[in-house]
Amino acid sequence: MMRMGVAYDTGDYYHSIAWLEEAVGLFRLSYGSWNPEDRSSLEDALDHLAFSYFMAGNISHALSLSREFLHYDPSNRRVVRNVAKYEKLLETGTVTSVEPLRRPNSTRLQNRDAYEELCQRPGGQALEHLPQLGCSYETNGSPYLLLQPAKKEMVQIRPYVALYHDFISDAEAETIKGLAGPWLQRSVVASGEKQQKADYRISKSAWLKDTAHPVVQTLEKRMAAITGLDLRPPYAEYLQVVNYGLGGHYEPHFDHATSRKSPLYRMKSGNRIATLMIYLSAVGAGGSTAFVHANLSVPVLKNAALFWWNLRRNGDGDGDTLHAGCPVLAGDKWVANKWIHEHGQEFRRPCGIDPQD
Ligand SMILES: O=C(O)CCC(=O)C(=O)O
Ligand SMILES: [Fe+2]
Repeated sequence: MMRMGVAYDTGDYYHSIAWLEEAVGLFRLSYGSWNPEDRSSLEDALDHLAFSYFMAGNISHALSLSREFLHYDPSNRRVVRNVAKYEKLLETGTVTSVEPLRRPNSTRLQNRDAYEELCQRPGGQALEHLPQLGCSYETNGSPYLLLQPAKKEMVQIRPYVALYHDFISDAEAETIKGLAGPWLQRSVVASGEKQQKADYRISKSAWLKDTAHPVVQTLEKRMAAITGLDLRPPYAEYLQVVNYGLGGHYEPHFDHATSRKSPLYRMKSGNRIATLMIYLSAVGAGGSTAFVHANLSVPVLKNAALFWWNLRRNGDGDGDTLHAGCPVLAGDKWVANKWIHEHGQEFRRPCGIDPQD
C-alpha cells in the first residue's frame, strides 16, 4: 500500500483510486476466508477509497463505498456523518458534473512515460530480454580472479553497462543483509547541499564499513579486482545496503552529482565515476533497474552485480546513465551499492584521446 499511501497523501487521487480499487477488490474476493486483520484492512481501504472518490467529485461512488463500510462498522460516527453529507449533496444536486481524473504531471518526472514503459515491460523479469552482446570470463590481470574468473555479460556499450553473474554467494548475501538489518533507516537523497527524504526514493538503507565483518572485507577485495579500480577510502564510499518493500522504488536519477554544491563532494575525492550494484535478493515481481535514456531494463538477478560508468572519461556526467529502481510489485528487494569516486582512478581509467569521450 506504500505507493497508494504516497499518492493519497499528496492528493494524487488518479493513482490512489486505482490502487485502492485493486485492494478493495482483492479483499472482497477473499471474503469469508478472513482473519480479523483482513477485515480492518478492508475497512481502511474502503474508507480511503470513499474519500478519494469524494475528492475526485464522484459522490455516488463515495456514498456506496461508505455504506459498504458501515456494513462492517455501523457505529463509526464519522462515516455515518459522511453518508448523510453525501446523500444531501446528491439530493440537492450540488454536484452536477464529474470531471475525468487526469494523471498528475510531475515536474520531477519528465520521463514518466519511458520509465513506466520500461518498468512494465513484459519479460522484464527474464534475462533473455537483455540485448545479449556477449559473455566472457575476466581475470583483469588480478591474481585474485585467476582461480575464479568473473562471469561478465556486456549489457550495453553506450552507456557502458555490464552484469557480473554469481558475483556473491547466497551465504554472503545473507550475511550482508543480516549485518545491515538493525541499521536500516529511511533512505535520503542529495537535495541542494543537504540530504533529505524524498517521495521519489522509497526504501530503507544502511552503510557498512569493511571493518563490520570479514565478509564485507572479502567483498571489497572482489569489487576492486573485478572493476580494476581503487576502492580504498576515500576513493569509494562505504557499502550501502538498500531494502525496498512492496511499492518501494527509486525514480529516475543520476548517481553522480550534477551540481558543484552536492554533499557528494564532501569526501573530497571528486564525483562518483562509477556504480557497482549487487542484487542481494530476488524479487517476486517488478523492481528492475531501468536505464531510461538507454531504453534498457535489467531484471533483478539474485547474486549478480551491475556495473556502469556515471562519468565520461573527460569527467563530465554521462546523461545517458539516467536510471531508476522500478517499483517492487511482489516480495521485497535488496541491493548493495558501491559508489566509486574519481580520485584514485586517474591511472586506472585515464582520459581518452578524444576530449569528448
Ligand atoms: O534499485 C535499483 O535497481 C537501482 C538503485 C539505484 O539506482 C540507487 O540506489 O542509486
Ligand atoms: Fe542509482
